[in-house]
Amino acid sequence: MSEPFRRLLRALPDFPDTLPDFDPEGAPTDPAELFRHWLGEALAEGERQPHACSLATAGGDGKPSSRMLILKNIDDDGWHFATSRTSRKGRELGANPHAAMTFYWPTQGRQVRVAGAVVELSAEASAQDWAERPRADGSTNPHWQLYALRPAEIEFWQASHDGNHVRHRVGPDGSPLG
Ligand SMILES: Cc1cc2nc3c(=O)[nH]c(=O)nc-3n(C[C@H](O)[C@H](O)[C@H](O)COP(=O)(O)O)c2cc1C
Repeated sequence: MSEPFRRLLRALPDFPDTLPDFDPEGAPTDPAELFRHWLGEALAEGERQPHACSLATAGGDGKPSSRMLILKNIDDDGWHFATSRTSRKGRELGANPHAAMTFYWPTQGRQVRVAGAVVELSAEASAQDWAERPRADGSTNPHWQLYALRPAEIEFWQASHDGNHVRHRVGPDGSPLG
C-alpha cells in the first residue's frame, strides 16, 4: 500500500527550471531589508501568500509543535505575528518565550528561517490587529495577542540547480554567523 505513495512522492517535480541567482555579497546588509526585497520578488512571481510561515514553538516539556501563521509586520520590536494566548502556541510561548519561523517560496526555491526570543506587544496593538483581520465583525477578543519575534539569527537560503545552494546566515544586525 505504501509503495505507490512512495513512488508518487519520489516522482514529484523538484524546483522550477529557472531559479534566481543570489550573491550575499551584493545583498542588503539589513536582514529585514533583504527579507522585504525577497517578499516583493515572491509577490511579483505570483506567490499567493508569501507572508505565510511555519511557526515552531515548544512548551516547558520541550516537545515541539508547529503551524502556519501570517507575518504581520517587521519593525524595531521584531517580526510580528498574532494568535490567541489560550491556543497551544500561546500556552507554549507563555511557558517558553522562544520560537522559529520558516518561510518557503517554491517558485524561486527560496527559504528564510528566523529564530529568537518572543515578546508580547501592547494590548492596544493586539486589539488593532484583531480589528483589522479579514472578515472582522466589530467584536473584541481579550485573548488575542500580537507578539514580536526578536531574531537572534536569520538564514536566507537559495536553491541552485548545480547543487551549490546558497546559505546566508546572519545576526540581527546583518553580521555573518557562518
Ligand atoms: C496560511 C495560514 C495562515 C494562518 N494564520 C494564522 C494566524 O495568523 N494566527 C493564528 O492564530 N492562526 C493562523 N492559522 C491557523 C494555525 O495554523 C493553527 O491551526 C491555529 O492557530 C491553532 O494552532 P495551535 O493549536 O498550534 O496553537 C493559519 C493557518 C494557515 C494555513
